[in-house]
Amino acid sequence: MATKLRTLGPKAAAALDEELMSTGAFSIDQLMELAGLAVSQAMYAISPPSKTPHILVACGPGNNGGDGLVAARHLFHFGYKPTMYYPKQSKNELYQRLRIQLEQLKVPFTNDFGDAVQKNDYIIDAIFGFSFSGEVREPFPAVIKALAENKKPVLAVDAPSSWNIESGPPNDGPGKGYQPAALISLTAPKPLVKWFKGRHFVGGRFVGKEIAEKYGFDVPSYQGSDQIVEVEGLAHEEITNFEKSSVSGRFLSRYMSTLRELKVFTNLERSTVKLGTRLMSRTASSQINAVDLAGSSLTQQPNLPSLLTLPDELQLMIYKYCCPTHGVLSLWLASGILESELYTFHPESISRRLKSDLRLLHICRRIREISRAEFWKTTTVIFDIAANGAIYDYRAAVESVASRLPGALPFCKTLDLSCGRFPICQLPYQRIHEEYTVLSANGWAAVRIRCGRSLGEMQRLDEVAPSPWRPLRRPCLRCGERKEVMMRKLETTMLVIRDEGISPGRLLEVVDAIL
Ligand SMILES: NC(=O)C1=CN([C@@H]2O[C@H](COP(=O)(O)OP(=O)(O)OC[C@H]3O[C@@H](n4cnc5c(N)ncnc54)[C@H](O)[C@@H]3O)[C@@H](O)[C@H]2O)[C@@H](O)CC1
Ligand SMILES: [K+]
Repeated sequence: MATKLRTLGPKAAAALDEELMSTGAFSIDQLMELAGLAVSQAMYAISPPSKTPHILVACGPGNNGGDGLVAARHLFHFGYKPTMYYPKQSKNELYQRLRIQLEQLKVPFTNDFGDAVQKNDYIIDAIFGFSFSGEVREPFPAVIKALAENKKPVLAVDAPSSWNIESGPPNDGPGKGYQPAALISLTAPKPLVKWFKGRHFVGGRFVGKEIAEKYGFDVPSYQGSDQIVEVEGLAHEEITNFEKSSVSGRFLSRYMSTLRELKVFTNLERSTVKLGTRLMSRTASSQINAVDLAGSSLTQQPNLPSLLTLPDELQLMIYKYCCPTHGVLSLWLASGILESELYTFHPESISRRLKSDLRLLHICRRIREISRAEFWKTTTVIFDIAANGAIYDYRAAVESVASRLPGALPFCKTLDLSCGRFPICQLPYQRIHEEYTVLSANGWAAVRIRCGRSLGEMQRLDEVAPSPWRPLRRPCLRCGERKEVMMRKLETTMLVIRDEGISPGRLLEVVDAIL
């Protein structure tokens, strides 16, 4: 679904619930059953039990928690093994019955949230919904903090718990930085979805158009017998449109003539970021934590790299473009080539085990259109550029690292390095192909050097140990003074799926087929 759905504020949402239960003649049990069923269907759509059997369902004291209790029962019958965390149990008879239903199915309840996070594959956040307000009170701060900081993917019910329903993610407190992989909005999205970056579903296939009109929200078009529909994230048709429009001559001439490239670019960038986020939420259980999508032109001109990592990894959330000029941008639009890489990237973790999924590799190879899917060894040179605001030409440092790497492809003579949207140093690329990709983030710059041969399956690096930080003294391009910049090196294994001509839509299909 490409259209943006209207949202429903907390007061309107509460009033709607009231109306459904009075004029609408629904009982709370019914509404909760429908909500919980929708949550369980969203979970299934994201990751079936064959992939992520163990689901931790965290339930809060209110109806949001009730949705979690219902969802767990459905998940059990779908073949998952749910575990419940329900620290503040309500005396209300409805919740008691929902709990007894789970106990009769021998669904375990735990008090140790941290331990349960470790033991489960996916977490459902049914702690607070649209009635949450103010600061998070006990016993939930530690739980919210664990949700924000843990490495397991989370599906949030109606709202990421601790987010303000109107104004989104908190600036501080335990929920700071909390960005779940997926969200299911019940009945209608709440205003906070504006800040949400993951896969987004809506559930609530029981409200008529009339009531939706009265409350000013949209009923999305549900398919088949589904209780849920995926919205806003890049749905397939949207990607296909994006792909079509980015290659069509008519599109090009239209935008060329009106010089609206920058706006178009922003849209493409947003789409790419959404695609990346979605890819990550689908690959979460295979421990691939980064996606790098790069469009390059037919003539190997500078491209549009976009690297995303899961928010728990250094908060590296990057979308960078190194082609701010009209000409280069148009070239990219004309080409429609997309390189895509899924890989593991753990810059800060020492000796962390990486399990790049071999199965992923094998399946990729079986898919005819993918001509190359292989492991590559990469070395990333990371600069801490936040420290003194200096602007450097990093080439020499990167070249010296590259010259000592066995099998590194001939290092090209020029590189582009930028921090976020701000160019640090910009030099023309000679070739974009193979040798390196430049990545950047707030306060960090990373130059990735890919080695010249792909690794055999058994040679993949399972341990990642970044070198210690080392100071470099380099003249600042801005003031000419020699200033210190910290540098370190990191070797990783990268799973590269690459094919000239693979479109974002096709890529998603491939990922679907794999997972
Ligand atoms: N329209 C729908 O589709 C339906 C939605 N339902 C669910 O009901 C939710 C709303 O339920 P409720 O109104 O019961 O409220 P919530 O479940 O959103 O949360 C309220 C509970 O959290 C506590 N709380 C609020 N702020 C807190 C804070 N800062 N620290 C600690 N505790 C806090 C409150 O004391 C209360 O117990 C929705 O978000 C949705 O998940 C369904 O169950 C019913 C139908
Ligand atoms: K929630």
